[in-house]
Amino acid sequence: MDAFVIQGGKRLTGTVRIHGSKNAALPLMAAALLTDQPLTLKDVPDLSDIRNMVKLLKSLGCTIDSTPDLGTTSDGLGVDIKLHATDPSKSLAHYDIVRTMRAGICALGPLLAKRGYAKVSMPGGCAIGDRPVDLHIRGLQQLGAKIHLAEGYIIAEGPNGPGSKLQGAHVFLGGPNGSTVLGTANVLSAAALAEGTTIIECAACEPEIEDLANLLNSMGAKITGAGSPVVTVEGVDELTAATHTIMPDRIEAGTYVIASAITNGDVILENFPTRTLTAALDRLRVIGVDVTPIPPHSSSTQSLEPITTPDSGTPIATLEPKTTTLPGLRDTVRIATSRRLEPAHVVTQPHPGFPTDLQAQLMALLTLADGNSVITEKIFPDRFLHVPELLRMGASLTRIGPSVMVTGVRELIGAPVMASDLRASAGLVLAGLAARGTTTINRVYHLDRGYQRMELTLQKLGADIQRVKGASV
Ligand SMILES: CC(=O)N[C@H]1[C@@H](OP(=O)(O)OP(=O)(O)OC[C@H]2O[C@@H](n3ccc(=O)[nH]c3=O)[C@H](O)[C@@H]2O)O[C@H](CO)[C@@H](O)[C@@H]1O
Ligand SMILES: C=C(OP(=O)(O)O)C(=O)O
Repeated sequence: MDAFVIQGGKRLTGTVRIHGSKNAALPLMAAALLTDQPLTLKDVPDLSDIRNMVKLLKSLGCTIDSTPDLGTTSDGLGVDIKLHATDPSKSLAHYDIVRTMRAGICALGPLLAKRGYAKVSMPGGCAIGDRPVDLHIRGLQQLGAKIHLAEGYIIAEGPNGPGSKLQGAHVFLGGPNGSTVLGTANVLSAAALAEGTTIIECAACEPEIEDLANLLNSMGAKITGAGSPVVTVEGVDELTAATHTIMPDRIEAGTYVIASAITNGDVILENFPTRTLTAALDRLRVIGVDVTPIPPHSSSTQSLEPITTPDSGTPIATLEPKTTTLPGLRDTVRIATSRRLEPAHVVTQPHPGFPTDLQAQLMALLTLADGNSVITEKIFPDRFLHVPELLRMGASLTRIGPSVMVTGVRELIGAPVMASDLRASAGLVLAGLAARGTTTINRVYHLDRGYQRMELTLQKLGADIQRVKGASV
């Protein structure tokens, strides 16, 4: 297993392009099962989860070509993948593949809708607390599917036996913690080929759902309202070929904003999905981190001098020139950070609230704020495996149920730590970038699930970070 070794204390500067989104790409790839025509996805990130989804789709009868080959990219650009479901006889999504990632369950809706039968292993994914699939199952049952569980598999067939068509219906996807993102993806994909109209209430509003609906519509589906809690789907008889560019990864984008902020850096991010990050950018602004759009006509490498206070010459947060460019999905932005980080109260919530997938990274930043912060996790109340590791680095954290009180410290100190899940690992990398001395992060395979060659990106920005191959250090 690889490890990262970081010598902290380097200020990050330079430009990085945000990759295509992992959490959008995975369900969009599974949509290839909905048609017997080819689907081309552009700017897919080159990640281990994507390689596992390729394996899964091949085992389900798809031929897959990628340019360049998956596993051969460095950082910056993704791959274009052509997926073609040519053998509809295979409907078993095996435990060996699905256990490696949560999004393996995205095969369920498309297989059931197109082939009328699916046997899909209960999924794996990050160990971030309970992750039931009851809402996926109830949602598909409301479309008439007959579903039972056996030996760790979800076995589903159409209302009138294997091969029969799902029926449009009123589907409610609300659970104890709000809606479900991948459950919405499953029901939406299945409803696209159902007979009649489906109305999904309490649908997840995450931007990745909008990206999926956009793809399905370009394949011939009739979906309106995606991105809101009520989505209407008029079923169609078939879906056809399409080409689609994956939206930028809002979580990777937020992580690199915090990487710049925690090192008091000066970083420009391209392909930045501003409008998907409103809540995160709001909290960051409170903390003292401004994300300023660079107008399209200016060069991304131009020098924007910070305004200085007249008396001391000390840089303050605001940068000139101000722009009126409307924030969009593929902006270029510059990160400016005050020297003093303010504390903040943060509650993770379904979109458009603050994303749980940025909670660990924000906690790393708040360990260095000037005062007490409180972070409350409302999606996965046990998603705090980074807390004991940050404590090893000198952070001051007190967990009380689903909340953590973060008392800012003057500095973090490098230490050997253990990555336990994807975003916890990202939080530890950020802490290591700011810490005094050496931080060794073991088990970075978690990071490779969600960040394309993170160490190369950070090296390019001036970080001292090395991947040590083969064994934990
Ligand atoms: C591959 C992918 O896109 N993963 C994301 C997706 O995961 P995923 O789609 O698995 O997460 P969900 O949106 O389903 O989970 C949200 C909440 O609903 C609960 N729940 C979920 C399903 C269900 O059947 N029953 C139920 O009670 C979960 O325990 C959790 O408390 O959304 C999460 C929440 O934004 C993110 O952290 C993950 O990064
Ligand atoms: C939790 C995540 O992924 P998954 O749902 O695949 O475990 C994540 O992307 O932060």
